Amino acid sequence: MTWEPGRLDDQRHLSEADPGGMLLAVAASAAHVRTGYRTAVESRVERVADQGRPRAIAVAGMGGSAIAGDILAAVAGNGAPLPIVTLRSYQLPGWIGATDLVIAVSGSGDAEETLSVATQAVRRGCTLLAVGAPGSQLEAIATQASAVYVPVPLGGQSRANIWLLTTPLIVAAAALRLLPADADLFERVAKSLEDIAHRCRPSSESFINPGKSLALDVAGTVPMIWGSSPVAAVAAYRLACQLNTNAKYPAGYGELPEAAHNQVAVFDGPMAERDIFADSAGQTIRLVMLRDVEEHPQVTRRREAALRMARERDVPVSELMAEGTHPLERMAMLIALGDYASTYLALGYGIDPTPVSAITELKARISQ
Ligand SMILES: O=P(O)(O)OC[C@H]1O[C@@H](O)[C@@H](O)[C@@H](O)[C@@H]1O
Repeated sequence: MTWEPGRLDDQRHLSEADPGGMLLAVAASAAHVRTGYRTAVESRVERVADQGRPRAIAVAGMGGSAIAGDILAAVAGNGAPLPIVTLRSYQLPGWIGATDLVIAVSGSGDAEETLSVATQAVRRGCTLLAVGAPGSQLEAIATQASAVYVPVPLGGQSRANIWLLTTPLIVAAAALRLLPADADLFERVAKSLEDIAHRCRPSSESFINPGKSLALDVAGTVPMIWGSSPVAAVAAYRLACQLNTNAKYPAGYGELPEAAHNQVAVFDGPMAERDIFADSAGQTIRLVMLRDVEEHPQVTRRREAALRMARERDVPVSELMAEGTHPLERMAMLIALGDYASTYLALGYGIDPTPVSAITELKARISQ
């Protein structure tokens, strides 16, 4: 697998190397927000508020489905009057009971960890909301329990349908009055996703295409992706996961202020050392900073100081700034840029972004 930057502006290569249509799936994000909103309203998601507000919300899911829980928590924000946690495991924690809302999210509707947690939630008498493919095992569990089910029409893998899976959770949170979110907001988010899809379209060349530019920055480095707010940190984690799954590429992720207490030390380590005698620059880390308008003032100072320190040490830096008034708009924008960058990185290496054969192999090994 060799990195060939010219591939990013070769239209034939971009379509031939992407038979699963990952670029098309990313471009469909705006449509996914609109469909996700419509499906949530048609499924009468607001019924989760019938019993009043729960004591806590736990979102169960794995991989490209679980990130919906992280997005919900970050968008609801620090002022949320109840805890919102994401569960990525087989077991429902002991503290969750009948006064809590469990939201099970599974694109396929068949992830065994998520089914296990949903079943335990029903047994414990929790309110259950489930989101996933129509006709799935998850739908059967929800229907049996008379729980609200949102059947989202997924094309392809969960990670390529993030907004179909996430939008119903935001609609539910708005019904619980945890955040302001109405049809206008979802339309604004969809419009901003359309704008990014236009700027990052395959025919837009690398020097003006922010998705291709970030792929060019990351290629050949191990990116350390930091977010400077809870919203930006979720986008940073998503980018790391998308680099893993789309480009089969390693990535580290961190959130300020925490990253300033550990990962910053890497600036002085062997992976950051410039060796002028080596064939390549001899430097393999890159700091990718995802910025948000809503930063704690001390985090702003830490971010600025960390960026200065990186530059003083010749550690390459990429910065992306979120735009938008509502945190959902800023989240969507950062995620879309990262989705494009990870897909273009795959295509620049000549890797098909869609299949994840190592994940499939691991699942097959444990099913024997
Ligand atoms: O998203 P569901 O279908 O619940 O599956 C959970 C996760 O399983 C993993 O092995 C991957 O395939 C992820 O992309 C997926 O999101």
